[in-house]
Amino acid sequence: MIEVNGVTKRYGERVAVDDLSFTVRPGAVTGFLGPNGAGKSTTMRMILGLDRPTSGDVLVNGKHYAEHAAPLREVGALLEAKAVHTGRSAYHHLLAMALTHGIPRRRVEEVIDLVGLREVARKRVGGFSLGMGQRLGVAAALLGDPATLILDEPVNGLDPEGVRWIRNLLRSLAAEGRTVFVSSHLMSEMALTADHLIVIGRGKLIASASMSEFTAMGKSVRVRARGAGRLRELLVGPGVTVDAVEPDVLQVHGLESSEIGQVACRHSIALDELTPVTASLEDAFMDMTRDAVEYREAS
Ligand SMILES: Nc1ncnc2c1ncn2[C@@H]1O[C@H](COP(=O)(O)OP(=O)(O)OP(=O)(O)O)[C@@H](O)[C@H]1O
Repeated sequence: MIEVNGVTKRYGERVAVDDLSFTVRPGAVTGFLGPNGAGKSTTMRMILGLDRPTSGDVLVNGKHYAEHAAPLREVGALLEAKAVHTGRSAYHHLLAMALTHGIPRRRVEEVIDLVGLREVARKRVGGFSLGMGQRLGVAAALLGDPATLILDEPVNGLDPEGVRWIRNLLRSLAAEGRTVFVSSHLMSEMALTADHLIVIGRGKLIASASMSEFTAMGKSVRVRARGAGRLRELLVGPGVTVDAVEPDVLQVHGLESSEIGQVACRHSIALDELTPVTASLEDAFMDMTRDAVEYREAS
């Protein structure tokens, strides 16, 4: 469990994270989404105690990261993919980590098999491809058999086979009851991996919702009617928004097409069109973060 409570992080004048609060629960993959510069990496660094909040508080499994007696056994992390420039083999890299954290040698063997690096385990890490480097990073994150995993953009630069591998791994780790928190700026990837999504923009929380709630958010009904103005007044209510998108055309969020049809019928408003529309998650994400995008192409 990760609890972020009212966290703000300033770098000089720049507010990277702005009064952010959310909870990441065990037994699920939680996607952490936002456009470039939204504050995802900064938030993850604060969870891991690598950066200190200007104000607010971050707890992992009920404590600050640094208060855990054996943090590697509580939280495993894969931060931004960087080539590990080392003359050591993958095996010795992991063994050195294990020995300094009181983790038994056999766990090194286990994680090497788990991430599929057995064949190259004795090769120098310096010669690893990006994909092999990512697998090694995941092996290091899993070394302490942690209850919580934090991964910053784990699929960056991976080929389709690597992407699928990470996806299946994250899902199986969550199914074991672990807390899995993974950042991405790609909604399409998260749609296939995550159960819950936290979306931020310019350091602020935009949404925290289950994948099915997100899918529902993208649903609307397009209605064409000559009495559109009157119909609009009849439809608007709690949880229902109605936008006039063209003369005589409404976009209704929060009602099924059958409900709209019944209202129109009761008030003798003839409908020329009644079409359920499902926006892709990608569209829903773009809509939500439109105002939070730092750099946009001039259109
Ligand atoms: N050490 C730092 N000093 C000054 N500004 C920083 C520092 N680290 C991050 N920032 C700024 O804080 C904001 C948030 O950055 P962060 O890297 O956390 O975003 P992000 O969501 O991870 O972005 P990306 O998807 O591009 O990795 C950015 O505007 C960034 O320029």
